[in-house]
Amino acid sequence: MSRIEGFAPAKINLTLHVTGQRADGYHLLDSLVTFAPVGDRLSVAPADELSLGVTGPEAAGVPEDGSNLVLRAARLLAEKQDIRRGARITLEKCLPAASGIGGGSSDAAAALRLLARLWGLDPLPPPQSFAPLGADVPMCLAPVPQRVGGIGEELRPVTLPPLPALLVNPRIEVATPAVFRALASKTNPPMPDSLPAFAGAGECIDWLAAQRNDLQAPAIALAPVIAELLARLGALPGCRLARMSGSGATCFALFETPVAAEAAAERFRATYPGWWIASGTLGDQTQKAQPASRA
Ligand SMILES: C[C@@](CO)(OP(=O)(O)O)[C@H](O)COP(=O)(O)OP(=O)(O)OC[C@H]1O[C@@H](n2ccc(N)nc2=O)[C@H](O)[C@@H]1O
Ligand SMILES: Nc1ncnc2c1ncn2[C@@H]1O[C@H](COP(=O)(O)OP(=O)(O)O)[C@@H](O)[C@H]1O
Repeated sequence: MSRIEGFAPAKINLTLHVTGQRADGYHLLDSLVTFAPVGDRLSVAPADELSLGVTGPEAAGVPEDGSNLVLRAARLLAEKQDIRRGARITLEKCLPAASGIGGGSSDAAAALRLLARLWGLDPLPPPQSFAPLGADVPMCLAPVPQRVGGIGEELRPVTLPPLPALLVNPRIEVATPAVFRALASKTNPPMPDSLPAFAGAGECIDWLAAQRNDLQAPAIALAPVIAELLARLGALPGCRLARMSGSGATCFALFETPVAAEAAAERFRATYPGWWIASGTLGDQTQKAQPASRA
């Protein structure tokens, strides 16, 4: 086997209810998560040692050493499965780092899918066993719409209609621990027990609009530009909901059609050339994330 390529889609928290806090400080979440068709690209090739090279338009500032989540994931997998081989890993960063769309966690998950193929490990250990890499890693292992509980380890797949979206990062970094610390109430209501069966994007967006991202207000307190961005997204023609993902600062706008989402992206690109802007339909990215062998 020469080289295997894979894709690490952006994770989007459509909702993020913070429902409590554990004794160790971690927060309990009730979050509806989905994935975007935009993301990072990885490849793995056989080698005696583990190594990582980082390239791509968003590579600046992303660690290339052992602190990169890709290498941490590879080491943890090798240790768990008693693997004595290495891998030459490349990571092409297209997602902005530290921006609430789980780039590092999705990279780690993609590396695990690729290394499982390279090292002949099928199946992978359960998602929860990769929680030591970060609360977001288990939910990224299968890039499907899911309702996430606990601190990120309770995963329940859900059915959502495809959701056309615009994603925008205004090029400011907000640190996840600081946002959680700035959250005034740690005990907030969860989402309703069960999700309705949505007839289409419009119905789903109406329901989402009645839910929350509890980290949005504390993130805005730390970085007021997020409120401005949300107001501008909300004013776009056809925008049905504008909300922040994760601990920010990336925000998403939802539309009923891909044409409306793409038109909004073009308008934003012309107005904010320095910002990170992407559009696409949110949903199951399993097929796109499937590892593929290359000669
Ligand atoms: C907020 C979320 C929502 O999906 O996404 P991002 O904004 O990172 O994308 C995640 O819970 C982030 O997951 P991740 O970034 O992997 O978190 P970790 O590395 O485990 O933790 C970083 C820090 O966030 C806080 N943290 C994280 C998760 C959680 N359930 N409670 C917390 O309090 C803790 O302060 C922790 O020290
Ligand atoms: N593969 C990676 N890609 C991006 N950041 C990484 C990676 N590995 C480690 N990091 C570190 O993890 C931090 C969080 O990055 P990321 O997962 O993109 O953010 P978020 O948790 O907000 O979605 C960054 O500040 C970066 O230093």
